[in-house]
Amino acid sequence: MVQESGKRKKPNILVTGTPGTGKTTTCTALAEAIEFHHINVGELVKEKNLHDGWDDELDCYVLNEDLVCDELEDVMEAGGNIVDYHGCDFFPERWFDCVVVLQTDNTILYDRLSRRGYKDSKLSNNIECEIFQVLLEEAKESYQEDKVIGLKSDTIEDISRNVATLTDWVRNWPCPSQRCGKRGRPVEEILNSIKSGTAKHKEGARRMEASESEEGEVPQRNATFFFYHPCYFLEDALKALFKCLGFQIGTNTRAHKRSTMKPSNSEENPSTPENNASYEQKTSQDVPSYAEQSDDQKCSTSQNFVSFYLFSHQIPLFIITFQYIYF
Ligand SMILES: Nc1ncnc2c1ncn2[C@@H]1O[C@H](COP(=O)(O)OP(=O)(O)OP(=O)(O)O)[C@@H](O)[C@H]1O
Repeated sequence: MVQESGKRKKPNILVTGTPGTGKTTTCTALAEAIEFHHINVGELVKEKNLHDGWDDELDCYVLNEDLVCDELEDVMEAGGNIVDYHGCDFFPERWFDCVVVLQTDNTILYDRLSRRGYKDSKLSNNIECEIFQVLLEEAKESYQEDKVIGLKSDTIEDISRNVATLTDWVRNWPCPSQRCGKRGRPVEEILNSIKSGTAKHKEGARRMEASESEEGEVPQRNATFFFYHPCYFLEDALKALFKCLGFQIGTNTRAHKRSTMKPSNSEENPSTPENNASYEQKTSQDVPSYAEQSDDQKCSTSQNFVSFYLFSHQIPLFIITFQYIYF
């Protein structure tokens, strides 16, 4: 991680990742450990109406990126903030000294999101987003790579380790006159207080409680298949075959994302997993058909390598991977 001391006396940290990877829980503990300001962008958007209304299809607010950036500009300049959001490409790069991407095992994430009662399309969009590491890639594209760090967030121990790592980083951040993060409470103590509901930051406690009280209520998992292939024609053939067999089919957004220009308009921006569905719908119309592609496009493994997944309610979870590479 790069340690950058500009005018700010304290660094700013961005914690991003697919919904459910533990951003809020981690940020709550970290904010308490180093006495930084935790900014949950999702909550801020609701509180201050920094959105363009509710999207029924995506089941979320349509965030207004300009309003969010205007709202945060002064606070970010001061430093000492931990920003928590499931997207990262619309914030000014200069705001952050460290960008953390939390990552969770797909099965664990599936269970966490199912407990939240996410509807099928929202659930599959988010799982897909995690499988294809959309947020990690977005972070690497949007920030200097050595500022970006991916951290595993499967267990409470992972949170504890991540908070300790980040606390150490903040304390060693070279600020002009003093050490940056004040020495707060030990991480384990903070996590215990989050679990027991006595934490200063109630949001983390609420989420942890919700997760534990609903244990055992995980619905039957869908069957999920992933096919890795280099060409669109193979994708189409496999889709047709599995559609005949009664599977619901989703398409990998990352392949589409790479094959089209990234929209600058916030409404069309796919940076949030919730936006992926509409983005996918729009971009799938823009992607050239197989016949319209150049030879390079037809068999470009980087463009089409990961292609689609299937969901079905009838069978337990399977992940089947076919890897097919042209040399
Ligand atoms: N590493 C972890 N170990 C165990 N449970 C976790 C972990 N991370 C998160 N959880 C639990 O998973 C649920 C989701 O966590 P949390 O709300 O922090 O995720 P999030 O990434 O902030 O989600 P969102 O983006 O939707 O706000 C919570 O109930 C939380 O207690």
